[in-house]
Amino acid sequence: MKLAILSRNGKLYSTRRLVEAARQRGHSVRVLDPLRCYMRIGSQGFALRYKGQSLAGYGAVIPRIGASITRYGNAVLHQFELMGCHTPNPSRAIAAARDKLRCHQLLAAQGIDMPVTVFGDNPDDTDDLLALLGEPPHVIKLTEGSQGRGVMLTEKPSASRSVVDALRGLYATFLMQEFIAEAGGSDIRCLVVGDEVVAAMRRQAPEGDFRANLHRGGSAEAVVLSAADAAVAVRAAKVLGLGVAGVDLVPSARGPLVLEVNASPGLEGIECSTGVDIAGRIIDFVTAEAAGAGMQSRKRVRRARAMKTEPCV
Ligand SMILES: Nc1ncnc2c1ncn2[C@@H]1O[C@H](COP(=O)(O)OP(=O)(O)OP(=O)(O)O)[C@@H](O)[C@H]1O
Ligand SMILES: [Mg+2]
Ligand SMILES: [Mg+2]
Repeated sequence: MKLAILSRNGKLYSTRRLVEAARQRGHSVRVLDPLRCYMRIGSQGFALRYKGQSLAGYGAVIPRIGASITRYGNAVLHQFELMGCHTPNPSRAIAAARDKLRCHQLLAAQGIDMPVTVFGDNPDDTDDLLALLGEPPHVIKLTEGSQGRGVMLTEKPSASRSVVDALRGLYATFLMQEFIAEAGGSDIRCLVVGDEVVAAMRRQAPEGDFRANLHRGGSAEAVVLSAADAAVAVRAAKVLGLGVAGVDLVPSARGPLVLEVNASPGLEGIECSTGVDIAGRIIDFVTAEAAGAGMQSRKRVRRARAMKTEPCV
């Protein structure tokens, strides 16, 4: 199958591993920088081009779109989708996952448990908002942060208030959460591919921090998930519509809580700590889904033809 990986840098570990796994399995694969993809859109048809050439004939596209280019990268991915190309993570799902607020709303609506979360815009409402949240410590997060950046812990109401004031002054969008102290600075990253958690690692924050992210100096070890934890992770990915996702769980007194669902989870830390060929699992999943899309894919081709575009399949 002819595969495309949307990634800004072919040298990144996750991109390299996906290319390697695809080639090992006999697929042809090309890394496309989403910022070099450009489009002509019109009601009579589409054109999607890359460095002067038409992009066509791809059986599936695997998005690895960084947080800094979510909007443009998603527009490119959407174009592939409109042209009938299969993707495990559709642009709509990526947009929902990138926005922690929207992600929490969607998960909560399906009864998936998470830390109590509040958000509000007007400074006049801050006291009531903090009352809704309950006693500190509080975790305050930028809605579009990643790698633990923009995740803060406040121990007193006055600290929460001043962080909120500062963020409002910067026109940042954020949310506030109850701090799950029982987690003890650890979380569990579950790598979901389709209906399965293919690998999981427990991450532990370094001394003096509460954030377990490896980018913040956390350490990781492979962990065997309980069936209940695995089911929560798979459900969370499904609620968002992601075929491939990194779901962060924190253990709590009331059971596993979903912290967030990542649409482009890094593979390096989790492949190295678990030894699982996650890239291979992703390629197998994506190509099987793309090939097995059968009727659906034929329908997409017909629709694409009706719109005078070059179908990707
Ligand atoms: N409510 C909370 N209670 C306790 N710890 C938390 C809470 N929220 C976040 N943390 C800790 O902070 C870390 C970073 O938070 P979160 O996963 O929401 O941010 P992120 O920047 O999107 O991270 P990622 O790199 O995984 O995308 C978590 O892995 C967890 O260790
Ligand atoms: Mg995240
Ligand atoms: Mg996280």
